[in-house]
Amino acid sequence: MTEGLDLDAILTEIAGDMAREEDRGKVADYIPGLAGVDPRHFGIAVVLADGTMHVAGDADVPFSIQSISKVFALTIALGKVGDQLWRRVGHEPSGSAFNSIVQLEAEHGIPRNPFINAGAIVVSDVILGGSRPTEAVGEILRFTRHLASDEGIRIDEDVAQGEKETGFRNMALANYMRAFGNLDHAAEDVLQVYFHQCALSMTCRQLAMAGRYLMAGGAHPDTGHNVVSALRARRINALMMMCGHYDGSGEFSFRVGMPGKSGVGGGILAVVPGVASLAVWSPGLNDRGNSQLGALALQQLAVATGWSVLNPR
Ligand SMILES: NC(=O)CC[C@H](N)C(=O)O
Repeated sequence: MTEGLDLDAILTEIAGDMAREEDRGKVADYIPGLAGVDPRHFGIAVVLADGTMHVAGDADVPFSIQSISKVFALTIALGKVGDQLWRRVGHEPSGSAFNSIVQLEAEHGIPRNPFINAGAIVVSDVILGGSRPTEAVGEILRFTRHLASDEGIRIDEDVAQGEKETGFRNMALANYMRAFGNLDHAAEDVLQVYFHQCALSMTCRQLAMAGRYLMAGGAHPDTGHNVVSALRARRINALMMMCGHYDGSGEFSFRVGMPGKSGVGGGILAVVPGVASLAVWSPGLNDRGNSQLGALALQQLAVATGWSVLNPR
């Protein structure tokens, strides 16, 4: 899948094309720490199964990974409670916005999947598991550093604080689920964990590195040990494919054909199992809260490389 490809040339061309795009979407402004990010940024990083890294554009500029952290948090929670998790959160696409509350009443406080906010808040509750919020945040940070083999990854406290001050909807989701008995801890404590995981600040290079276990059947390429089983990695990829872009998941699949997870910071993590782990960043979002140029760049990459889980190998 990679022989004969000049990936550096492909990525440079994509970065050049994206720099010329005028319709860049709109930077998320409902989180104070994100509103001021320059929409002209564009970065892309691709790490291959053999460990080689290819980058273009602002691949070394840190950005707020926001909901991409839901992939890593889900991985931790599955490690803690295994398939019991699926009693508290579903694995179906929602077809609604990432922060929607509408399904929760009809579905008795059980969120559709772990990648919408309600589902991720349940996942945070599982990770909290009786410890203090700061301990749970530390666990998520250490885990993410371990995945990327990079101790330089940080949490942006200003972004976390800004979300706390403006996160009324997330507070509503948490309290609503608590009323259904689907939250074990106080909403404030669970959201402290959730807001801090969303405030993880990473570069495209670090994010692509962190996604390697999903490319490698659950194994950590640097240690050879399994982060998760091959079956669990496949299921996380399935969830990314079906639910990773909220009500834009069908569109992303249609255009790109890779499991992918977006965040309102403008990042996307995408995986081609056995082939590559990819990260792209462009802060402007489309009307569903997904990176506008991020998806376009991945679409261009999928055409240039033939990479898609939906193509014959
Ligand atoms: N889609 C996202 O990235 C949303 C995450 C953001 N922290 C929120 O809760 O609203």
